[in-house]
Amino acid sequence: MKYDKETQLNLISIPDTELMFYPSYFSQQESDIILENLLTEINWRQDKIKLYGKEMNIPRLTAWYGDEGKSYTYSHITMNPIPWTPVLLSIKQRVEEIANISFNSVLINLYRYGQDSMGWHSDDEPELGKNPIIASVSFGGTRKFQLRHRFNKTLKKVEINLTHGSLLMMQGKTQECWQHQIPKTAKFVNPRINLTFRIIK
Ligand SMILES: O=C(O)CCC(=O)C(=O)O
Ligand SMILES: [Fe+2]
Repeated sequence: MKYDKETQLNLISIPDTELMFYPSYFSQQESDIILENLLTEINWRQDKIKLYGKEMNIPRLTAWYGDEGKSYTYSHITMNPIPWTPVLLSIKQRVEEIANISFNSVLINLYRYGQDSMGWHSDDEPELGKNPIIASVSFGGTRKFQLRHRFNKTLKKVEINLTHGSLLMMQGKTQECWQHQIPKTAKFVNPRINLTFRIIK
């Protein structure tokens, strides 16, 4: 891993990915304020999935914000975006300074405790297009973000701790070639919010 002290950028060199990780992209103080705001101001919903004909709660709360008209189908759930809040817009702006592109939507996940999680998947929905640029921002308790290659089983699983105020940029072939997940943990962890800024075509 290459680390640039000035920008705090970690270039994570894993085959078939383009990952850039900034462990403290937002300061501690900024991050505390943002976390508090998002916990109370976001319109959290409990989505359900059908498993073998049975309705089950997914193990986290979610929300979808963005430009009008950018609806998105995610695990068979179609979401219409809620208009941006001022705090979401300010996070988006900060992230766009690095990404050099303009995002039009954000999926937000709230992991209330260690038993909340997200299973293996790639963000490869057709509306994201080929080789999407996704900016993943985290606030709250640190959780492990794991990656596994979809085709080359000789490559080991990779793990990144997504810390309070961190930014992980995923681009290139990351989604095409790798899956990622947030596993459950038996350890005590504070609530965590993750925002993935995306471009819906
Ligand atoms: O919570 C995270 O860090 C990952 C979220 C994620 O993979 C997604 O929203 O697609
Ligand atoms: Fe994802």
